[in-house]
Amino acid sequence: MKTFAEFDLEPKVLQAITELGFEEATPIQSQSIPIAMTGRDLIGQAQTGTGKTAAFGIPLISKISRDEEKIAALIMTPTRELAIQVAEEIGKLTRFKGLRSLPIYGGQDIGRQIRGLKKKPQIIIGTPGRLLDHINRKTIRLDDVQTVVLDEADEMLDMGFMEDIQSILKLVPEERQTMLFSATMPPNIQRLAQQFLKNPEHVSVIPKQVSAPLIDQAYIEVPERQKFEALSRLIDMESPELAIVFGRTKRRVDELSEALQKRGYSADGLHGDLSQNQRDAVMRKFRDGSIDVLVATDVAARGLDVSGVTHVINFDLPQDPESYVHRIGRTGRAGKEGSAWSFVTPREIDHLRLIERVTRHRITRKPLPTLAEAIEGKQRVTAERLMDTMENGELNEYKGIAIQMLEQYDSVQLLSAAIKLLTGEKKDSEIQLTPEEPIRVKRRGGKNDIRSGRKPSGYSGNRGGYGGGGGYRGNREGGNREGGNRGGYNSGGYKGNRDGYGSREGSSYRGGERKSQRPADGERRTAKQEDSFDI
Ligand SMILES: Nc1ncnc2c1ncn2[C@@H]1O[C@H](COP(=O)(O)OP(=O)(O)OP(=O)(O)O)[C@@H](O)[C@H]1O
Ligand SMILES: [Mg+2]
Repeated sequence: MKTFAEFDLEPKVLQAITELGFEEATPIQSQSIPIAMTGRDLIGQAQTGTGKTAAFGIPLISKISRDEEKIAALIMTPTRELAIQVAEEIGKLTRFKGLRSLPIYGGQDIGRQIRGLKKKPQIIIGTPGRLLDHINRKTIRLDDVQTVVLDEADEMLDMGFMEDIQSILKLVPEERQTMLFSATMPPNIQRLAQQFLKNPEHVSVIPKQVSAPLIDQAYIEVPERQKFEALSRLIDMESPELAIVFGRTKRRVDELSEALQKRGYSADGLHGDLSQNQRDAVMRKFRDGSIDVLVATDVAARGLDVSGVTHVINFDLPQDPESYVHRIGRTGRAGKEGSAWSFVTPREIDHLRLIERVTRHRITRKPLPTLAEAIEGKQRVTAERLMDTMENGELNEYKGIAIQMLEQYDSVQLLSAAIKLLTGEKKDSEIQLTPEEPIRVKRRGGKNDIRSGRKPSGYSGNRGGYGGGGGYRGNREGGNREGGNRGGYNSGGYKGNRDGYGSREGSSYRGGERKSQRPADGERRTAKQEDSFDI
């Protein structure tokens, strides 16, 4: 492990790193920072929660002078929440150096952004759609940009931002440094890298398994209609500090967060149809702990870093294995432990096996929590609250009545009654969720084909795939996007049609449609997608 002092950083940057509490550099930081400081292009891959933001942030800010009045660095992220979060981290890193950075994302008042731009920020962190709006309005000029970072580049491509990214990159001077970072590196990224990076150095810190080792992974087999009961029992049993529950669709998220609230949990929902103000408010509440369950679509799957997230629950399995890795990576961050639970309907077991194969990690089967376990969990939390109050509370005012009652009643009876009262009766309101169709693996070819995919052409070695051993070498884009198989792990084995998974929409994703509609920034694109898998 290296300390940051070994990187030849200027004192003001070092001071900011110390202030953030970073003592040692994480492996991706140790490897990337020295290379990035030389100005070379870089492709960085490391597990979720291992400090990729600072891995590109530190070299990026080191290159910029405080007196610079033009935009010198551009960071692109797939979602608005991520733009805000990365901007905050960059803000902390530049605290003492005094650089100016600004997040630019859809949904926020453009006038406000224009006012921010007038202050001549040197670093812009934005989502592609809104960035392009500013470029077209000439409120952002990229003529002096020296560093470009694509964070979660694969997700940006999946969201259909390829053309926007291309348009933006064409406006940045060729003489620049380009860095691309992600936890997963599906092959479509290689195409983008070939097009826009110059002789990039690959830095990958990927152990045998793709997901972070500090995450305990389990699944519960449960029929669709029992999922909600399973969720409330699981939350009771585990009593998470903070939990993120992922649902497949926006409707699902709305229904789930409402149902959880009805049952007395402090939960709220996050998805792409909410106004930006609503999204910001929900994230704020989750970050400060005034809600402890965040129900979200995949809009929250990538990059989000909220400390104290102890549990990720996949109420619905994600469409693809990469998404699984990113979702569960919202816990087990920065050296902390976390648990990930997935609900799997009997018809989705094959899909779970696919996730296991691709991530090279066995997911342990656990039984549905029993009512007794749920009750026990709630009682444990109540007991902990009682002890906390005992240790920290000003209790003198209560002692008189306590002594009186103890003289009259048995102490065990009395305390039991207090615990019962504090635990609270569960409000057993009838909950009806609209059922979701199971996700199914569509197979073509032999059953082991996932391991025998062909190498993406023009790319040597298996660096871009998962892990080092060539297990997953699917061509995610399927090489056949126009034909409609957008998400095919096109290595012969698994040809999932991401948009449709068969019955829902068929293979309806066509290039033409995509071109005709520019998306709302930070959202998924086509009208068809809006109906179902839009996040
Ligand atoms: N060297 C370090 N020491 C301690 N904590 C660190 C260090 N570097 C980063 N962190 C903290 O670790 C957390 C995760 O970092 P970050 O969000 O950059 O991870 P990531 O690798 O980008 O994850 P993801 O793949 O989910 O985007 C952050 O809270 C960050 O402040
Ligand atoms: Mg990140």
